[in-house]
Amino acid sequence: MPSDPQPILKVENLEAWYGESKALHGMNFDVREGELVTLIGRNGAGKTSTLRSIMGIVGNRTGSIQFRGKELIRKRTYQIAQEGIAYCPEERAIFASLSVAENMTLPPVLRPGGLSDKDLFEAFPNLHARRKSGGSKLSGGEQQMLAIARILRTGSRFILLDEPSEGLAPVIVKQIGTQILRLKEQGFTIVLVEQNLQFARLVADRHVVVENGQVVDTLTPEDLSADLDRVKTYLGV
Ligand SMILES: Nc1ncnc2c1ncn2[C@@H]1O[C@H](COP(=O)(O)OP(=O)(O)OP(=O)(O)O)[C@@H](O)[C@H]1O
Repeated sequence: MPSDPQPILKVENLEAWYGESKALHGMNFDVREGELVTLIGRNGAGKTSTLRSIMGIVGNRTGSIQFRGKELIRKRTYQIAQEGIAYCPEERAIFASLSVAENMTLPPVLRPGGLSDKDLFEAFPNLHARRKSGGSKLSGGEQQMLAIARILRTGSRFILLDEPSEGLAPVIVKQIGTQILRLKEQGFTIVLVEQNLQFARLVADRHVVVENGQVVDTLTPEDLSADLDRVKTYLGV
């Protein structure tokens, strides 16, 4: 468990809009240093919008997002990245015409403490084998590993991961789970959007349940195991 009980991310009354359409209706949750928190909930509940709002990439947002005591709600995306938050989007955003090595070195190193190329290739040996391959030639699993590796170079120690398991074979999901657990062991703080409960329960300290753009419950891994039916109701499965 994390040694520091103080939250490093505090989200309060967060509301967000895409044009006229309201996606978040007052999200409240926090994340402590070294914790791995999942956002779970059915499709359209507002999980991705929460990550996008933290990064400042929704149309409009109000409320409060405090990171290490600093208010982010009026900051621009590049300033939020500079504060030390990294975002790995669901669509992975790999540049198809660039090689693995080029994709990996694209984001700037923003602060000390980032993983070196050597560390990254050790952590993701598949990427080393494929380092000269174009982004368009990669499998879904390789793209996901590259999307994660790329943000670890930046030096950010707080990372937002959107459904890294989506569309991947179980054996690849397991590899990605191992890497995520390793990051946690190295002290990274992680917010993970995840629909795959088996995966989520393996890695998380806490599960925040999102429904209609609000937090409706917070579950420990024990709650999740003890009352799977309740959780399945939340997820609509
Ligand atoms: N770019 C967009 N423009 C307009 N509305 C959007 C946009 N993206 C999401 N929404 C709407 O915002 C709400 C929350 O969507 P969001 O993608 O955050 O949910 P989610 O919980 O991440 O679901 P999923 O797992 O399907 O991505 C939904 O009603 C969705 O239709």
